[in-house]
Amino acid sequence: MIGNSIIKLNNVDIFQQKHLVLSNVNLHIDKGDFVWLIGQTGSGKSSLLKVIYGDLNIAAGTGHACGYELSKLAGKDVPYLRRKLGIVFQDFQLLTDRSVEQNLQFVMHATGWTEKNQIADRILDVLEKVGLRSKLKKMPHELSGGEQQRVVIARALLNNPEIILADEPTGNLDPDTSEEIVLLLKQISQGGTAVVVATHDYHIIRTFPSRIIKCENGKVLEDVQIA
Ligand SMILES: Nc1ncnc2c1ncn2[C@@H]1O[C@H](COP(=O)(O)OP(=O)(O)OP(=O)(O)O)[C@@H](O)[C@H]1O
Repeated sequence: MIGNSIIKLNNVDIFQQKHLVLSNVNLHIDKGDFVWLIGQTGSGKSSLLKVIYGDLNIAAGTGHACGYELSKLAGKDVPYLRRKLGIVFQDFQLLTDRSVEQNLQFVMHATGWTEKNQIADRILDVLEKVGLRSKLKKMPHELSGGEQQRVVIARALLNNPEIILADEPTGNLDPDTSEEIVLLLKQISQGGTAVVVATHDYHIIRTFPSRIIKCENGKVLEDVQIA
């Protein structure tokens, strides 16, 4: 982290193969910010998130994410960058053949935790944060969609990230459950972890007004208003 700055992009160009998806991107996200990310399908939201989590290199410009210089990011740095980021994406779902506890243990072992008591304590800690301490031994199919999404958020919190990136985290949930999940993400941001939520759901944005950034016509617009 540089001061309170978690993400800073200066005049960044983002390509997918030879296609310039977003040009001259300027973006800053600070500690504890809650930011909505909107834009039509194909406008570049996922590409922007990929740059932040080190899955796509920047072609021009400069920037940093969680203390890593993105223009100099090497393959070996990516796992360390990822530990500072919590990712809540549709395609990072729970392992269906393992309990809640085993799902969380799996990530902890993969990210270097070895001490049994510390692992057990941290798991209870993150489950407490998402209100699911009693579901430790449950299998994913024994949980509702909203509860599964809470476990995914708990998993994202394990390594105490500086920022959570959530791509359509309410896409499969009913309106009430969606509001609960956004409320939880808001609480997390109030605790100091920045949160970015990509969504097409303008209703939920209106319910929880916050800063909005938008991908449109190859640009990232900061501080957008919606009707
Ligand atoms: N791996 C890839 N190779 C080539 N082009 C890609 C790749 N991934 C995305 N693109 C292209 O880059 C552009 C931006 O895609 P991106 O997935 O970032 O949009 P998005 O705003 O996240 O869309 P959605 O809302 O559908 O998730 C699109 O034109 C897409 O076709």
